[in-house]
Amino acid sequence: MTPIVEVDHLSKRYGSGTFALNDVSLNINEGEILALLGPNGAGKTTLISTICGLVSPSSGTVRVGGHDIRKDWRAARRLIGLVPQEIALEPFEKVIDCVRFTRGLYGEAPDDAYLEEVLRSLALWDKRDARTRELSGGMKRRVLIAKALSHRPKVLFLDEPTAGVDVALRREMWLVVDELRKRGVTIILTTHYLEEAEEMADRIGVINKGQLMLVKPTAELMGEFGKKQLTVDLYEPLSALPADLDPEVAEALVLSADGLHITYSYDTRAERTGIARLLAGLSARGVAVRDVGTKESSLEEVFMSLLEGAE
Ligand SMILES: Nc1ncnc2c1ncn2[C@@H]1O[C@H](COP(=O)(O)OP(=O)(O)OP(=O)(O)O)[C@@H](O)[C@H]1O
Repeated sequence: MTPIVEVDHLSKRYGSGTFALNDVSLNINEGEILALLGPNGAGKTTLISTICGLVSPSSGTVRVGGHDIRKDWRAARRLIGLVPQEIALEPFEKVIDCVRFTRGLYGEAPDDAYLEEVLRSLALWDKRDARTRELSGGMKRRVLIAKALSHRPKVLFLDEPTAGVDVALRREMWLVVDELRKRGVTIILTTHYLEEAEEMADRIGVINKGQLMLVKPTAELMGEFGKKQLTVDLYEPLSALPADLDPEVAEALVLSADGLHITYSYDTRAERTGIARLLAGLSARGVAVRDVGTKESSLEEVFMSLLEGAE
């Protein structure tokens, strides 16, 4: 299958001299949801703006649906919908009118049946006659998505869809993306949050300082980094870990220098985490446990270890 988006050795150097993208290559398949994860200034917006034809590349090529975004920009752009970071809506315009207007801007013939389908899928149909200023923040964001979908694009770009929104709205946005996924829309979104990328994306790309450091299926990435730690505090210090513990568990154990704490790293997704085996094993060997606690490697830590590891 030919990828719907093909990014080949793309670099962007702004006039200011900033290298915002440095030799990025990436293919995105039809129907896929890809999250671009990276800290502030990593180059995420520049990457999607370049694919959308809003920023011209310094070198490299981008093809959307097989169309070069520079040589064949009209055909390429027709396939793209972009939801920008900032909410900019005409406050007195009705929801339905602003979606119709955007469709018209693309030179598409009116198709109210399709727009109804889009508004219904975004739970906005009941609000079609509301003026945009009467909507909540979450609804406004959904209107932006409806506008971006108004010309039936094949690829939708969401630039930080949950920047500055509360937890409830964030979850609402995840549901919206899930709904779009079911309709087969290819989605590329940017985010600062690994949790969000994990929730929504089939694949995660990590971008830092203009470089795409890795792109992996979400499950694979989370399997590598989504670990949790169990800390076992002891009454009496151990000089060494018991030698005959279950080997699978034993290899993930670390004894602290003072011999009073055992740390066990385990995968929360594993069918059997090994916690019961560890505690039973310690008890059977007469090791008295004072307290236990668990700690999830915070998403920020995971993210930092990803960046550090890649560097
Ligand atoms: N129009 C511009 N002119 C000059 N430099 C720019 C321009 N736009 C972005 N940059 C620079 O390019 C780099 C990448 O910025 P970009 O906005 O793509 O990052 P980002 O990953 O989207 O960041 P954020 O998460 O903060 O939105 C930054 O150093 C930024 O200052």
